Amino acid sequence: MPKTALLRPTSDGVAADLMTSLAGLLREWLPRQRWFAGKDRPVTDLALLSMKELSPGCLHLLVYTGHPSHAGLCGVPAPGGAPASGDCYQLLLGVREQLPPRLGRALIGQAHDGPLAGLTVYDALYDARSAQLLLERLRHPGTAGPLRFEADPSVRVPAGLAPRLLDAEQSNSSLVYGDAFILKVFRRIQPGVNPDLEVPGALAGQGCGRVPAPVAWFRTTDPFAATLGVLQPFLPDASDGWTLALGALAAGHGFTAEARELGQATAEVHLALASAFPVGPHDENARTAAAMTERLEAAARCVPSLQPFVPGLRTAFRALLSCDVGPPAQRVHGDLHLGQVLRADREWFVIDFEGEPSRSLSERCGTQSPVRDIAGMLRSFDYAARQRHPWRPEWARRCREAYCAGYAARADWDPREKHGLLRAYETDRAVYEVLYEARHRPDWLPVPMAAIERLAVRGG
Ligand SMILES: Nc1ncnc2c1ncn2[C@@H]1O[C@H](COP(=O)(O)OP(=O)(O)O)[C@@H](O)[C@H]1O
Ligand SMILES: O=P(O)(O)O[C@H]1O[C@H](CO)[C@@H](O[C@H]2O[C@H](CO)[C@@H](O)[C@H](O)[C@H]2O)[C@H](O)[C@H]1O
Repeated sequence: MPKTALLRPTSDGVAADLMTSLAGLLREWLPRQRWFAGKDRPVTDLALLSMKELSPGCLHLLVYTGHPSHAGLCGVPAPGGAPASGDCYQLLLGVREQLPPRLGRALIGQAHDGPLAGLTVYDALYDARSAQLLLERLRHPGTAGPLRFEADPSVRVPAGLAPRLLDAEQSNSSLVYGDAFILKVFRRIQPGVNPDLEVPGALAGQGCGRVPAPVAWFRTTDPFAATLGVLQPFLPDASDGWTLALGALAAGHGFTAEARELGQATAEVHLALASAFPVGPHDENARTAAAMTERLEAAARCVPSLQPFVPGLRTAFRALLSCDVGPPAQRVHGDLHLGQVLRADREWFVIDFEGEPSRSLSERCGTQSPVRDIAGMLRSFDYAARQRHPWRPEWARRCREAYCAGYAARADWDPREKHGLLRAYETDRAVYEVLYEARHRPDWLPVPMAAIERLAVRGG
């Protein structure tokens, strides 16, 4: 019997045993993963939340990571009833006697203790065998321990599609199958239905063609109900907006026609979202300003270079108090930027409805002002323009104008007439970006910091 077949979690003892093999390896490996949210704090606590052996040597795990004295980013309860202070991650681990060279990049390490002692542990999403196994499970809906594989019965997914793991800088991990489908495997797991399954499904129900619709998905029931992955059609000839914008900048071209169409596409998605989900009342500006100020102060505690700008930014938020109310709150994308839009056949498509990864699921699934998305995209034109030296403020200004004009042409309001609201939301987004870059890509920090300086000192 292969050694890995002994790993069934028949008791807490087996689970504890498995962590004897894995804890040291994961403590080293997790913080090096782009999708790991707790990079700025040491992992002090690691526990197994659930485990299912999908096939010999291929383990599906949910692990708990705890950090010292911090409230958890998503409030996953610590095992054993300790106060919430950590996160839950989904891992697909492979275990082999020896790792073939083609899987070198997937290496997590060699276990020295516990039931896996002497075996090599690796990220099984790199392994075509495990990736094919996942697709087969999705093609034949059913149950595997706490895992539930489900599918839209009207879509046929052929067998034998060759998998490849996307190399993109991502918050999750994605497998592309035969350039026909893409499976997003969520990494940080929160209780509830992931909006990246819920929203595209609901938009497809509205006949909105701007968003690839889910064709299959999998979820868990243990230790809580949560979505784990979503399969969608893959747009093989698509380029993302970020790549296209940088291409235009490098060639000295404008991007206004594309930006205008992107504004129209955004408005169409907002209209479809407003039909598919309940629309809230207008957000009260005073509450919005208070929430934004709170986020600013929290970010400045983590990123000291923000501190000198706090008084100026507070003023931007206070200005909201004298603004007219904005459009009604509704479900929005929540993290809209040029990397979240794909262009294929001269049309824009919108992907990744998860929202800003560091917000709680309940916040991301609530209603918010659509101005949040518009501000996200306006910031993205600025990010792109800052990739050139000398930077190209005029290029960004023209894109921003065209984007808002396109939005206004489809929606029943014009973002350009909501200057104070836009400025506050752009500032809030730039504060988020400072925190995001400080945690994930410190080299990029000057990009949002330049906007912070402009918004705080020169007033937008
Ligand atoms: N339906 C799709 N068709 C083609 N490419 C896609 C599709 N969905 C995602 N991608 C590619 O995968 C990348 C990551 O997808 P995304 O949903 O943004 O993942 P994450 O949440 O991990 O950042 C995108 O930037 C895009 O290049
Ligand atoms: O796409 P994700 O859901 O992973 O979003 C996160 O990462 C983005 C970077 O990959 C980050 O976006 C920031 O950088 C982009 C350029 O790489 C730029 O286009 C965006 O405007 C800027 O916000 C995003 O904030 C983060 O949530």
